[in-house]
Amino acid sequence: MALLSGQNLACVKQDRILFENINFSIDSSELLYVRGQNGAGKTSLLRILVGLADPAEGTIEYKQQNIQQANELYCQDLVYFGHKLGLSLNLNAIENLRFWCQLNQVTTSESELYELLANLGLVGLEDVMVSQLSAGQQRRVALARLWLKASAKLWILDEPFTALDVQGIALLRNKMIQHLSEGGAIIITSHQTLDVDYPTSELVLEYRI
Ligand SMILES: Nc1ncnc2c1ncn2[C@@H]1O[C@H](COP(=O)(O)OP(=O)(O)OP(=O)(O)O)[C@@H](O)[C@H]1O
Repeated sequence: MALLSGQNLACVKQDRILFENINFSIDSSELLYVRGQNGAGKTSLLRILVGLADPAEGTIEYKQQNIQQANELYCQDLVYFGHKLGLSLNLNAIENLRFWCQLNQVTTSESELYELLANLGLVGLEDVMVSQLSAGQQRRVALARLWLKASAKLWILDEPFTALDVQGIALLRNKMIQHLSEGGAIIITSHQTLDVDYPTSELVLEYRI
């Protein structure tokens, strides 16, 4: 049984058909790499897949149920990492993660949050307002959600490597492989080569005028 599938998906922006007749399916332990040049519609597709936008045509099913109907289960099982990091700039890293855990019913202790931030290379920055962190540090804070929501079966990641340094990229790649080997699924876009030692399916969006 597919975890997530899309049938006959189409997206139109400003009278331009970005894509149409897109079909895909992803199961547990599978990695789907959405590729395409700037403006091809990768972000638009991912936003449709997580329910932030409606497709012009087509349906998306999570565990064979339309994502609107499966909404509660789908939200429980999903982590979406988009262009916007979803961090409050006036809160520090710990406060942001605590707030996110509360919203997502993730139980964690204060010491676990400190330990996680240490593993993400953010020792000493836990109490600094996010607005004062570098771009890569901010992204590391946002990526902590992948470590926190252990129950998430599906990750949808839009350009997650952006602004990360070599160590940050390695951390994320290793975490992705761990997630896949534990039965998780990942849909990802990236302009960098994925370079993860794991079988990968591709969905290529052609840029259309
Ligand atoms: N809210 C919007 N209103 C109108 N047009 C939009 C909107 N969002 C995106 N577009 C257009 O849709 C097209 C695809 O954008 P999208 O962000 O999905 O591309 P992408 O493949 O993710 O690009 P990139 O690789 O640059 O991130 C672009 O031409 C963009 O101008």
